[in-house]
Amino acid sequence: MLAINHYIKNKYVQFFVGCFIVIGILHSLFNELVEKIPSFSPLLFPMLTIFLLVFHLFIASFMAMKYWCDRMRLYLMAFSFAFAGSALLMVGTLSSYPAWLDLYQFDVVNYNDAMIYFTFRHLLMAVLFIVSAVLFALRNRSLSRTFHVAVISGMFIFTALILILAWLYSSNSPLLTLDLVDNETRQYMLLWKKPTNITLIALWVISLATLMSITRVRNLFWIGGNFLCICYIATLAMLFLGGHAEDLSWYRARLFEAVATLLIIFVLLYDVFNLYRESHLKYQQSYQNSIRDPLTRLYNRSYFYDTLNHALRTVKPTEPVSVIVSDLDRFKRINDCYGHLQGDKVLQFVAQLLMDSVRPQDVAARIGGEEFVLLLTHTPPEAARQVAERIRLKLSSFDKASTDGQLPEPITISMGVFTATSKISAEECVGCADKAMYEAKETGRNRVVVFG
Ligand SMILES: Nc1nc2c(ncn2[C@@H]2O[C@H](COP(=O)(O)OP(=O)(O)OP(=O)(O)O)[C@@H](O)[C@H]2O)c(=O)[nH]1
Repeated sequence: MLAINHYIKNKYVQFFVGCFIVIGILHSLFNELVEKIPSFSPLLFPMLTIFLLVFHLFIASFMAMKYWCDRMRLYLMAFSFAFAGSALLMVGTLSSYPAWLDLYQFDVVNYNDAMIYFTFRHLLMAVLFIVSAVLFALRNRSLSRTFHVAVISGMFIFTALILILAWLYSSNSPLLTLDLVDNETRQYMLLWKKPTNITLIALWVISLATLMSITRVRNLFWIGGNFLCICYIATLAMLFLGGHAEDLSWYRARLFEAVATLLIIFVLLYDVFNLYRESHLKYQQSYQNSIRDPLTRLYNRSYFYDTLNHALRTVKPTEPVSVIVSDLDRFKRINDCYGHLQGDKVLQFVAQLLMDSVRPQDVAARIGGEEFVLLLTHTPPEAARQVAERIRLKLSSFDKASTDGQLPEPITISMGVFTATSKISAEECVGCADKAMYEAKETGRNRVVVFG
């Protein structure tokens, strides 16, 4: 328990030190930039807002899709609403900057409206971040469908309410008013400077504390979420200290938010990469399982016949295809004397020997109980006979001691070789090699017979 607490404490310390360093670097980079470019283009702020808007929409859709996959991780929907709501409120922010649309209205900016949308955006996101942390704590409980629907509906209503309120308070509606910035002097009003700003900072601190205590910065995803909280706290603190609505702090705020958002996007892309890798791996595994024999891991009968059929399509005298059918001699005796498990070990040993004795482009398969087959492309009869002979001799050279008991006694194999040089069916091809193998059995076993 103590060790776990120590580990978590260490993680928290590492996280805060990391954030401090990253924010410090961004801060100095921004200062460098300000020195080089003393006044920013009036288009820059709305452009950065558009970037953020698109990023937030992307995150919102991704989280919703991820939730939709298994409909288990309800906390993803809280993030989805937070980012979707944020993106929509940024549309409001953009409408306060007609400069980016209208070539002749560079100076027309409704700072108060921009501030209203900004305030409601932070309110919405901080609250939904807290909700997501709480839902994350419930992730292992079996929550009913009704609960999911109720929570999602609740979050939808909350998001819609914030959007409507922001719109009503903005200059778009005469119904409600909220004075946060004086549009003439561009000075923050007392309401923003003190209660609103402090409330938002406090909300983000609660959000960060909840997120950290519940998720314990366990992975990159939550590191991204917590880092975003810290960026927002730093942003609001800077705005608290800054004086003018068009102060450089706003550009710094956008930079912080853009970096934190990019981190979350990177986490999501990494997630997709991992998912792709895992599913590819699983596909590979299940594909291999479908073409291989479970006991020996050699190819199975159907894969062998498919490959042979394919190889026989292009067979000609200059490109012959050889098939070697092999059958262990008196294998029944091994099973009877040493048991089936030992018999299986013998089969695995022989399979490995066959696999090691052919080229990578050849196919070694198990097509029956103790019957194996090799498919050798571009191999004339003599070369195939030599391969079979080499395997036969190698197998007969092993005994119990040299195989660490995998062979309980020396074992031999009978092999039949057939080489196709013109069009022939796969069944006929194996039939001919089989006949040669039976001839080897009948003439004393432990030998190689070439068909014909
Ligand atoms: N341990 C084990 N034995 C198997 C497996 N599949 C088939 N067998 C056994 O393999 C033996 C095959 O025996 P037979 O076909 O009669 O031939 P044999 O004893 O090898 O004799 P010859 O082929 O005439 O030399 C049978 O006893 C089967 O039970 C398996 O997956 N594992």
